Amino acid sequence: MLPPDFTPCFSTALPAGEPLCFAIIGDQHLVTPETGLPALAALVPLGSPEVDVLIGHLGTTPCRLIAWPDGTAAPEGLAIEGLRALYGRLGDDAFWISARARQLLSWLRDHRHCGRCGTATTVAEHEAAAICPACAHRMYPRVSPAMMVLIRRGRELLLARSPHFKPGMYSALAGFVEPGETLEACVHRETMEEVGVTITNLRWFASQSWPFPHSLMLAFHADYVAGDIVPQEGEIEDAGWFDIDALPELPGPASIARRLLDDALAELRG
Ligand SMILES: NC(=O)C1=CN([C@@H]2O[C@H](COP(=O)(O)OP(=O)(O)OC[C@H]3O[C@@H](n4cnc5c(N)ncnc54)[C@H](O)[C@@H]3O)[C@@H](O)[C@H]2O)C=CC1
Ligand SMILES: [Mg+2]
Ligand SMILES: [Zn+2]
Repeated sequence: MLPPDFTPCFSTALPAGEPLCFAIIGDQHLVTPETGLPALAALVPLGSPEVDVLIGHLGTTPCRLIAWPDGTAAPEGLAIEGLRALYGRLGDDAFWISARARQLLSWLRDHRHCGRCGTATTVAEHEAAAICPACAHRMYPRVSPAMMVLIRRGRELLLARSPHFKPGMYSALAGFVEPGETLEACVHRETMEEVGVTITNLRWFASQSWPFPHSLMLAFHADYVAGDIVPQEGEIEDAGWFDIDALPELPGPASIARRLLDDALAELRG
């Protein structure tokens, strides 16, 4: 998560002084060979950026999102890396601020024109809002709530794999909240849709921002009630009950899925 001493903001007015640079080409992050953040001077060879905005302060140090379009050549001395691959290597603070940078960048790129009238938008000076100069429509960053639920039955956990997971990996169930729906109703609905079982005793665990591209994961524990597992065609490639001592490959430590699983395992193993 974002560090406790990070204060988010959004401004096109750039402060003087050396910032922390969250530099992105296309959707790849620019880092030093030692996997650190690049200095502002190291970005000069890239020329004028597509986006350069203040996205917060870490303590009193300004944090800037600076981006160039896909295909721009990385300057000598810097490497380009996918965000997922940087987890555990960039340091937690820089990783989660990079995730914020990435999410804001996708939003800016996806709101270059007004969704109501098609006019090219401008960006507000002091808040994250794309504004239509013709009809005054304001477009804020999108955050999509998505539930996650880890269902248990005695010593067993219900784990599933979506077709886009890497081979062999299983996780808890997840799904997006529908307009008009409560979070609790979403947990029950998605569970029924994806595996066909009923559950009870939802217990709140924790939330996590997930910037691929703009999910807010809201995670629960739950207990199994009834039904045989029927994987939803197209969405769930395989699902099953796994004894806590015979688990398949699980998601990596960056994900709330893993934290949720570890929490259940700690409890069940006493
Ligand atoms: N941080 C973590 O530990 C984990 C995060 N996730 C994330 O959870 C999210 C939801 O999980 P899924 O099982 O993929 O969702 P899902 O079960 O609702 O189904 C995915 C489908 O929902 C539709 N969809 C895509 N974006 C949407 C949106 N913003 N609102 C409504 N529907 C949308 C698409 O048709 C997509 O194929 C994904 O973004 C995924 O990356 C999933 C597992 C672990
Ligand atoms: Mg799902
Ligand atoms: Zn408009």
